[in-house]
Amino acid sequence: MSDSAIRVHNLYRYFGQLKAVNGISFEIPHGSVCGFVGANGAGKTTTMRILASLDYPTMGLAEVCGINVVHHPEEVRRLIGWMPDHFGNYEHMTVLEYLDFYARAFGYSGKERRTRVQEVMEFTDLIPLADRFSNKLSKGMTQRLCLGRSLLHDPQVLIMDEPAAGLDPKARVELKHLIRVLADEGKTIFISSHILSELGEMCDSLLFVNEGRIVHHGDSESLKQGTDAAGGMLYDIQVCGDPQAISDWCVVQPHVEFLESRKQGGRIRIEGNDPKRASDILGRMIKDGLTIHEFHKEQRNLEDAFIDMLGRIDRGETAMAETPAPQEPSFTPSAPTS
Ligand SMILES: Nc1ncnc2c1ncn2[C@@H]1O[C@H](COP(=O)(O)OP(=O)(O)OP(=O)(O)O)[C@@H](O)[C@H]1O
Repeated sequence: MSDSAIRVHNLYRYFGQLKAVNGISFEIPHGSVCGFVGANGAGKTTTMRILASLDYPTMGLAEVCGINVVHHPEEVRRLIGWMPDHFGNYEHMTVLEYLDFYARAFGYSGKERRTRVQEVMEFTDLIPLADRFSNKLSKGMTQRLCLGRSLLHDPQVLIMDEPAAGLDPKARVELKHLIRVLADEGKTIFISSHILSELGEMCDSLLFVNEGRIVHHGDSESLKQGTDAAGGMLYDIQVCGDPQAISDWCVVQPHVEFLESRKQGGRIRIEGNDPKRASDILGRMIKDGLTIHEFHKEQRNLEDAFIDMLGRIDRGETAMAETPAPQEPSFTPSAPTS
């Protein structure tokens, strides 16, 4: 078995002059959940469609479980479950008939087919909806049906494009739970979303893409712990007595800046990412007579981390991963339809 469930190397997809995917490389290990994050038009759907063998790259390599998606699309389709952001449906077909239809298309027959459809309906909680018309479901129910369809052939890898879009908070929690259960069963899940806080909770790693390039691949904790756009760490401080004392103290100190007053104290930025410096500053505050009863580092939320990262790229402080531009398209990019 290949080391990675998904491997993309120097992948490009141009639409005329538009560089929708502009030389990206990443790998996702088996059994992990990877969130794909980026602004509208960043190239997420295009990348996912290539991995789902629904589009051709202009150049570069895309593999699922070591199998090249361009050379062996049928094999890849057996391995992946694809959940697109827009989901076609049929009139006058119930939920049960819909899943049964797709189970037939996946090659199941007889008792095995009925069992498989039943298992998927149980997992996605669709049994109470078995006789409802599939085009008359709520958004949350529709997403569960789409997930059910993509699970029928028990794929190793799930590629989900914005599955949480338009869902209410309860439906999002349910979807998150289902994704976690699938990950615990050992499936690899590649999921795009605009709701970063939710991705952070359910993903083992996050892949940030901007203008067709990867700008970050790491776990959400390291992003939350990282420095802010000004290159500092934020601390919340609370004192006994007059909170003004903190801002007065900060004004005359190096490496520390008072940011805002809070009820019992304030928020400060300490330059750099050095815990020793923070403990020195705390020590000096106490020595100078401030009665601190709370001093803790604030985690950034993922939205802030992402915006900071884009700001750094705009200012040229962080380079996007550079890869050589393609000389010749290796495939004629005439996309098959999904
Ligand atoms: N078939 C196509 N023909 C021409 N341009 C396309 C085509 N598909 C996508 N694009 C363009 O490629 C760029 C990347 O689109 P893509 O759908 O991959 O972005 P995305 O990150 O998924 O965005 P969103 O979050 O809005 O879904 C966009 O500028 C889009 O307009």
